Amino acid sequence: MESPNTLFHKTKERGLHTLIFTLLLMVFISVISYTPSDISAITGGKLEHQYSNLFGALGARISYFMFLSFGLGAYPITILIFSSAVRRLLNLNIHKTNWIYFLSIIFFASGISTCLGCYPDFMPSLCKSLNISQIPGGALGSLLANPEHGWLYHICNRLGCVILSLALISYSLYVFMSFDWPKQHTEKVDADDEPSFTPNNSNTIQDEEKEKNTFAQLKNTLASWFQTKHDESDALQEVSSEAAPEYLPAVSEEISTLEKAPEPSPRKSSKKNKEALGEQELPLADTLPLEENLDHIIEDEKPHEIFSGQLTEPQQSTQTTRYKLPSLDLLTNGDSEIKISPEEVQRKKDIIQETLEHFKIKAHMGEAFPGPRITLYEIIPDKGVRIEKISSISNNLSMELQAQMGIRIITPIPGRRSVGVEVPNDEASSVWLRAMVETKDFKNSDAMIPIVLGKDISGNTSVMDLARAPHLLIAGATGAGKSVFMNCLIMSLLYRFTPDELELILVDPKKVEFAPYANIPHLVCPIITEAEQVPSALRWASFEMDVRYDLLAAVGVRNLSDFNNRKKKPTEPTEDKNGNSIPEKLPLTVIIVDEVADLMSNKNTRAEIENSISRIAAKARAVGIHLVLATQSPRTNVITGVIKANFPTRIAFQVSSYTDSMTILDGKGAEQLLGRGDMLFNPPASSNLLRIQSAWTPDEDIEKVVEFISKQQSQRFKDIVKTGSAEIANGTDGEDYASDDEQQDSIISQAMDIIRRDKKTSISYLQRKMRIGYNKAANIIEELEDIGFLSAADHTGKREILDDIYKNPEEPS
Ligand SMILES: Nc1ncnc2c1ncn2[C@@H]1O[C@H](COP(=O)(O)OP(=O)(O)OP(=O)(O)O)[C@@H](O)[C@H]1O
Repeated sequence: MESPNTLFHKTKERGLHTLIFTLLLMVFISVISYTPSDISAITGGKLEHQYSNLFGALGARISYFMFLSFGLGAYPITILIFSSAVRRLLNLNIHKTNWIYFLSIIFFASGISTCLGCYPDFMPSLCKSLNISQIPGGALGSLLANPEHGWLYHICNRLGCVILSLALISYSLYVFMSFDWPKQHTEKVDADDEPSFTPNNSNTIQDEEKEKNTFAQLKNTLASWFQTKHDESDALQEVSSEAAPEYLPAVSEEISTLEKAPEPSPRKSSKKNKEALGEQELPLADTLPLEENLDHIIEDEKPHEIFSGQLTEPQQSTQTTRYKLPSLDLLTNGDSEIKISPEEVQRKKDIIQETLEHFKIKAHMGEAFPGPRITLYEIIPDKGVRIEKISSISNNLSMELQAQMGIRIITPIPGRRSVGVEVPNDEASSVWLRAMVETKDFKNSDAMIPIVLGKDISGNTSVMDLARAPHLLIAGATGAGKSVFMNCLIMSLLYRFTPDELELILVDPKKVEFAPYANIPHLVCPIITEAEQVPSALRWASFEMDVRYDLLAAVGVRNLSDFNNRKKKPTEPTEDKNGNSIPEKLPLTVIIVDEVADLMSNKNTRAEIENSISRIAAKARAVGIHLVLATQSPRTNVITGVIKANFPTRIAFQVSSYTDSMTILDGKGAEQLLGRGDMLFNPPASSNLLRIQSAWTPDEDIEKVVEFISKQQSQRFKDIVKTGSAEIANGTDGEDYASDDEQQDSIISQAMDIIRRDKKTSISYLQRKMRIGYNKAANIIEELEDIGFLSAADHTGKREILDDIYKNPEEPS
């Protein structure tokens, strides 16, 4: 159901387009029905003239203006403008046109007129019959390129003029024909159907299809027009015995070049692959309208085998065709005004000033920066005053300001010659997620993975780039606001990325925090709630990381963004060194763990989880895998040195003690926070802590967004989670390479079977096929070398299968 506002915008836009179309139709008909005899009536001021133009006096004037300005160029210019108007009208998805579009019309007109202006004797009889003799390029062409007085002609001669004008014509035709409305040059106005901001990759294939159709229509229109024009000119040629107009073939050539443009290759069917890869496709609810189409679409996908038989690669699917990012209308539009009065600010300034005077600290009050819950008051100390004196009276300031918590002294405020005192406001205001997502800071953020944090101390929107973080550690006491923040983090992702662009793994030992997201199609696997399932999920992430590195290496790029933005060269291999086919794009993967302490307290899983986390954290940034860990127990046995070293970006909510603050932030401050979303953010590569009030969105909003998203696409889980308990119980999980001889033998023979069958000898291939850790796979390969089944690695790292010795017993000798 469209909102009245959207309906109004749509109606307005369509009305405007119809008006433009009508005007252009009038120009078109006026030019086509141009009659030279009408000119004398116009120029001679005859009142009683029977106009031959189909639009009478108005049409005669319009066409006169067009021929006067552009000469013979009036025909192609009018046709081009008109056909683009038809195209716009046919394209019911209304987009705003921008200046590039209009600029290209000007370029086209200038190009045609300049080209014709170089040849004042071009088709004299036609020009004469049109009453524009001597100026085939019209006033514009004459001004620019007339051999006697054209200024461009004087600069670069006829050849220069012709080359320049052909360049202008080609460029403008290119813009017209391949104009990619939603992607580059326009902004969608249909806020109800589309999100009100356009994310990088959110242009859907549906749009592309539509554009292609419209493109074809325009192309046909233009082609048939040129054909007609060509016939007309042939006829004229016969009548006037003049040479054929030179510009027409040139433009026709443009058209035929465009016609010959290669069609995108059809996608291969993936049904077989899907079965082979053991994907689980969960049924959609009966009510879903898109189900049938989606099934059809899924068949058209091209899969890539990125992770063993059980796992699939991210979909390059036409599923995106149907996928729409959620609209902002789904979020509550709450009041985010900062509620602090000038009187309150002045009163608090006075209290701070009096306290300073009482302690004989020479300083005066500067500006105040009001935030949603805290206001920063600036104290400017006199020369020679030790600023530590100000921090030493923080308790007195708290007392005088009657603030139980929340006073924090910043000595000095970075970049200013002053000390800051953060004081809670009498009345707190909420920071609604919608208000944040609507801001330019988020909409226009050039961050690769923008995450809404909230409002900072000055009331500005704070957005972080998870890609730069590249991993995030969150800590805070119970009830301090971690879950609310993580909801905003997940919502930021859902508002920005389609399921093809983003994979999510959610770990929720408490079983309730992430439950609302259980149906989103971005999930790689069902929400993980058992600690025992986490090692295998992390192991998958670790494999995925290695596989992605190989894929990146195969195409010679250094990170995920380069990989996804690469221009495919004809020489690009189709497979990486392990035989994995190279996909067009790879998705981002974000792993969010709600309570890491629960995982670390499980002695069976702790070691592997810590190893995997540190491995992923250390290496996964470049391949687009990001970790977000949260804990309500910021103790050193949970946030270990290894984890801390790999998580430079941290967020602290209120904690219960100074020690906890030290553990999470390596500094004090978090124990002074107010709770309920009051946080300190430690940005990557910075020691300045930023105080931010976290954004907030009610559960109903999350439900609405999840419902909207999950109705569009079914979940397609990968088999990454093993219960793992059996494996763990007998001590064979992770890198704990087996001690048991029997088991060892069976693993070795399994590995030999795989190698024999697939003729692949790399560690990562074995790792993927056997779903084991890297070290374990490396150990097996070494053992196979020791027993003479494999040769030693050559200089490229390849090994031979020395199968003579180890013949497969089933194979005939
Ligand atoms: N940004 C915020 N704005 C307004 N209120 C908030 C905000 N963050 C948290 N709150 C309030 O604090 C309550 C507790 O927040 P939340 O559930 O996020 O805490 P938590 O740190 O996850 O606690 P636990 O670790 O026990 O799950 C929320 O129900 C909400 O009322």
